[in-house]
Amino acid sequence: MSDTERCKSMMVEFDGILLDYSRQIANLDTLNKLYNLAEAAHLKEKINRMFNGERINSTENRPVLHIALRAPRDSVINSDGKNVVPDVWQVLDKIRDFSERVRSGAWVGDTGKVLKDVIAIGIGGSFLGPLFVHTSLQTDPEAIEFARGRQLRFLANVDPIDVARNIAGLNPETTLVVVVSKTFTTAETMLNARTLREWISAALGPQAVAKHMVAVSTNLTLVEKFGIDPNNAFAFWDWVGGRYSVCSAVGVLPLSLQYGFSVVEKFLKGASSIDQHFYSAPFEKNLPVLLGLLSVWNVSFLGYPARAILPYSQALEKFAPHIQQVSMESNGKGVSIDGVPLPYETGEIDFGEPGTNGQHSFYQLIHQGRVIPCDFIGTVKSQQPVYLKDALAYGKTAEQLLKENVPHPLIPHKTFSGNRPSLSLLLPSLNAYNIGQLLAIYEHRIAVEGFVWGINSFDQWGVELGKSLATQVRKQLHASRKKGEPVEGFNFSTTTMLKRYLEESADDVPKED
Ligand SMILES: O=P(O)(O)OC[C@H]1O[C@](O)(CO)[C@@H](O)[C@@H]1O
Repeated sequence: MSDTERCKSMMVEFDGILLDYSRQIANLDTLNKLYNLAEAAHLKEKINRMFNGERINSTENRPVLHIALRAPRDSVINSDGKNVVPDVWQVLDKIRDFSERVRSGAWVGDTGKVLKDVIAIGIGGSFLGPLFVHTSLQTDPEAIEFARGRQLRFLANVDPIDVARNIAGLNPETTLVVVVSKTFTTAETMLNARTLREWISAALGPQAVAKHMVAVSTNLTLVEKFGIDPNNAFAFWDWVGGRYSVCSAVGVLPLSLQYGFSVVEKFLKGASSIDQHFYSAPFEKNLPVLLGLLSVWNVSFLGYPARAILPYSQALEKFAPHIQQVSMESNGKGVSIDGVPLPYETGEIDFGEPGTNGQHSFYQLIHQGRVIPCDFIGTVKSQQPVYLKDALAYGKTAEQLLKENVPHPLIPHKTFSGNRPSLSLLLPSLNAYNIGQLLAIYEHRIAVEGFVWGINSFDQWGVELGKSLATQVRKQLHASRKKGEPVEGFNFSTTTMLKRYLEESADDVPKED
């Protein structure tokens, strides 16, 4: 088969997006084998079970329905016999109404000033997705118009530096704080929420919290306990995983405050378009399925554990950090969905940077060091060339270098072995709709990988363990500082570190842990 024929047979287009996977180390025979693998793994049935609202997140006994967050108002998606779409739209309508009131100045701060700045507090899935979409929209011509005079900032890190950076230059009188936490128990988020509550109260009095703080959570009881009026809370549901929550109020509220609901609705529509495609397109034309199967091929069959995500658009600079969480928290698992240790490794090590910055950073390793399958993401309108894929695929031979009169000792250094897998996704432009498409393509690709590997991509017991260990450490630090209790119950290494930290920070104790 000629290269042209090969390329033609390995390109798929849907809704303006072109996928070229001809630079993978795979041919049509490989693809056929992967379709057989998908069949053996019951991929189609698993996708159907997800869309039918079955409790496929079995270890948490929950359905996985982030697709319902962007479903058209008149669609029906049942979970336990109940259509969840009206609930989704009830919250979306509430967001539309609230964000319009804030943006128009109908809802003002405690001193009567318009709330033009928003700080969204959250971490992990309650932060990375909204940050990615915000960063992508920030330079979109339509979104710029809607955001004029407004600022949206994100506070995630518990390091006080992040608080200092977030409040720098902002006036509490004109700032609205959105506390975003699915559980409303995450230590980092709650500490930052208390800090900003204090920032508002100290400047304007405790009564101002009602006008300057709102929340997004599944746990409305804890929201109220924190002191936020439940009327100013925006709900979502336990069938939305944290890392899949950007299309819920988690992302839609802060983004609507900044850009207006009409722009955010386009983002939801883009994601919904891919949902329909994922559900109904045959595998050989199905973008997320093809991408997922090729990932499984690269990881499990070719043994390449990493993947570089390389958008040729600065606007997508926060895409790789978001996908890192979605992918690695979903598929970094050691046992099958039935709890049996896996005889193979799952998950990819995702990393990335926008090209061309990445080219001047880690591309050397990709060209001549380790083999890292690359996703090149381009946009037609940005006119950024996606030229590197051919350098990776074809390489450069010693013969070519000799013809170019390259001195002998330099030939090994200048030789590129080639045959390094990459693929390209070309988007027509990067507006809100396209950003929604891109998000959903990757979300579903990751689900495909997990379905084929036979794991539960929708739980995260590893990070849950980390959270409970962190709580144990926090309690110990508190008890030692406030009551002088000895450090107990940790291994030698941790005990040594905690003791050293307590000794060295004795003069520098924050009032609240
Ligand atoms: O939204 P919450 O409940 O504050 O949790 C934040 C994040 O913490 C995790 O549970 C673990 O890091 C993520 O899955 C989640 O997105």
